[in-house]
Amino acid sequence: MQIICAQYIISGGHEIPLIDSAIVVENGKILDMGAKDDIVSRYPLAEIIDFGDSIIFPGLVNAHTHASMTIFRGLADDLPLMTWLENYIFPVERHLKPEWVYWGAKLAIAEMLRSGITLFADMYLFEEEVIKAVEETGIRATLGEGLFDFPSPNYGPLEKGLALTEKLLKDYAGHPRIKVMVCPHAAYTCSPDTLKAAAAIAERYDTLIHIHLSETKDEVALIKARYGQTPPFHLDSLGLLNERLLVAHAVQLTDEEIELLAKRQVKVAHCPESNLKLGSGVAPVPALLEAGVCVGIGTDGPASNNDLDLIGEMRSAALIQKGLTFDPTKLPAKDALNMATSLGAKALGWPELGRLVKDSPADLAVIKLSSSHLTPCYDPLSILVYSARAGDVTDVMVAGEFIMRDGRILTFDEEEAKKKVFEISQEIKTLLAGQN
Ligand SMILES: CSC[C@H]1O[C@@H](n2cnc3c(O)ncnc32)[C@H](O)[C@@H]1O
Ligand SMILES: [Zn+2]
Repeated sequence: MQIICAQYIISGGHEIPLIDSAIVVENGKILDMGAKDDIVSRYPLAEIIDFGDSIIFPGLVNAHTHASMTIFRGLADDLPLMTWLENYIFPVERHLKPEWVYWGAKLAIAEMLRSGITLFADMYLFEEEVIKAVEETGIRATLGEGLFDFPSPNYGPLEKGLALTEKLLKDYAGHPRIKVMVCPHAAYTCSPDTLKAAAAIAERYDTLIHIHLSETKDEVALIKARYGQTPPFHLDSLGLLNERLLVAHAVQLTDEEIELLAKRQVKVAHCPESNLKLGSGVAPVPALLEAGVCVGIGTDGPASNNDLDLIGEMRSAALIQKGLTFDPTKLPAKDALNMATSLGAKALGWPELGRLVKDSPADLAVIKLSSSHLTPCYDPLSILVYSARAGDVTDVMVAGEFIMRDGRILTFDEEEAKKKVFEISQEIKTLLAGQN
């Protein structure tokens, strides 16, 4: 049993941050919490870990990424989505190897832990390698093998991708830190039959479907030209729009489509920095939240962002809405943090996560307030969303186990992951040079 305390605790379950409070952790869960003095006297045998001048907050949730794309970080920048994907990313992904995906995921997990992320949603190829990395590192994930109509370097033809998805769903059913979802890439890379087959699997296994949706104006125009409907209505006509669906981006939406997503209880992963960098636009997040849609925050892949810093992503999410609307009250810090914690957790199928309250799993992170840019602290929530950076996170706990302690990752060798990804980047450079 451990008592964990700090000057401030942002629990997510209380209106205001708690001062001089403590959390009791036992068997991976929060057994109790309250005023520090009271807790210490009631649990005299517990080990006390006092973070002092720090903020404890719920582990952050990255609601959409392609973690292993760390290996392609900076490979192609300043391009629109379709050019980026079709001319640069899809061609190099044809050469993808399992070990690239494994080491890319390990490096990504190191980076995510360093910004306080304890749960992430992942869609990629060779996803069993991401699973291996998740198992070894102690983080949580909701993930699945990416599906599209063209052959994959992993499974080949689509039918094998669907079979692999079913295998993963069976193999990881009941896993304490991994949930598997069905991941058709997008309506422009998956035919109506593929989307229907994906939905049938998700229904059969009672799990989520994750897809890119209405990311750009070009996507909307393409789907309209092909199917006579915009992407949300196209998916609705195929029976995909329901509470199982987690859509990434949702940038180019009409008011009618926002109402439709709300009515069907679709979840959204908002990826502000990737949308800005690819020039896709700004998602109508305040309108989605007002309509009652569950919206989490995602980084998207590290090749389109180009980092996995969810603290920075919360700040970007809050700032762009203010700039866009000339209204500084839009998307306040509290809403950005809710999106990056409890709403994200719900969207990824873990409604018990994202808040530090009695009986919830002990998934938390800590930032130390000693740095100049975090001084003074009038409001810990303001510090976390508007002033902090990924590097300020000192400690991370998942399911009651410390994965990062005092700035050091405990469960794996971060230096080895960096070295391996550097070697992979040399291989990729040689490969690209040979194509020119
Ligand atoms: C089928 S595995 C995932 C697939 O998605 C590609 N991808 C990465 N970022 C984006 C994005 O912003 N929109 C659409 N697709 C994206 C990734 O390269 C993989 O091929
Ligand atoms: Zn994506």
